[in-house]
Amino acid sequence: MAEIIIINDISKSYDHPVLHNIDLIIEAGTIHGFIGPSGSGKTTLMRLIAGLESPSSGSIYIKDRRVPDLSLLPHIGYMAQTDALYMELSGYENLKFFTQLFNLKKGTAESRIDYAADLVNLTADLKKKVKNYSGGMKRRLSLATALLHHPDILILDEPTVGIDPELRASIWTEMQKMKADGQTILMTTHVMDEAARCDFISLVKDGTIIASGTPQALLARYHAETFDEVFIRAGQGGQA
Ligand SMILES: Nc1ncnc2c1ncn2[C@@H]1O[C@H](COP(=O)(O)OP(=O)(O)OP(=O)(O)O)[C@@H](O)[C@H]1O
Repeated sequence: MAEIIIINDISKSYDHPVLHNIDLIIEAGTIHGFIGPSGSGKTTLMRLIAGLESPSSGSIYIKDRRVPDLSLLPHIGYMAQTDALYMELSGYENLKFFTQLFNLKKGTAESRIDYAADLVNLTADLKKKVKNYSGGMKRRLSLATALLHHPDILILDEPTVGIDPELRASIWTEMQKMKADGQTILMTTHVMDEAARCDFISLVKDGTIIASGTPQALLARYHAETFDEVFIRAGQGGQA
């Protein structure tokens, strides 16, 4: 497998240190989950990888280009935790706006809007103004905007929060298809159940990656049956 994202010794401080010496390699065509408690630094790491923030030290390379690099933008889809949507516009108009931002041709744009809206089960609500959407609908629309332009890399910050189990299952099915299609997916989650579905997971605690590997390898390494147990044992510095 080819390495698509290389993170070299990244640290980030705001008024206090948030990330410490993160090293990570992400292979193309995989789903990589970042799991950790609130405030552990997952969003900050996603924003650094997406090129929305600069590290205080260290470097990130995507497709052999150092982040941030404008030429990477068409290759990255980012779904923020806080929805970045136009409330006065309809769902359709929001999606249309993003297709224009990504310079999609008219025919392609319409078929991608159909695809993305269907995937997140919003087809029937596209004419409504986003200000009248529920929280879960806004999350779903945000997810749709991130994947409209078929990016090589999808960075999803808590994509399944506020989404019901049935739709969550269909989003996972679609993410598996995207992966089979060669797309690389990075996602943060608090939900330990989702960890098992990722190809690789990184456990984030206090701004460091305390353990990383396939779900099976981590369960075996920490003699654990659940990812909660893995997290607790890894956090205590426990080893097999
Ligand atoms: N722009 C910022 N300015 C100052 N501090 C920040 C900023 N962004 C994040 N932080 C701080 O960095 C730390 C990590 O926050 P971050 O949002 O990355 O955590 P998280 O793991 O994504 O949490 P959650 O799961 O709740 O989203 C927190 O202490 C937060 O207050």
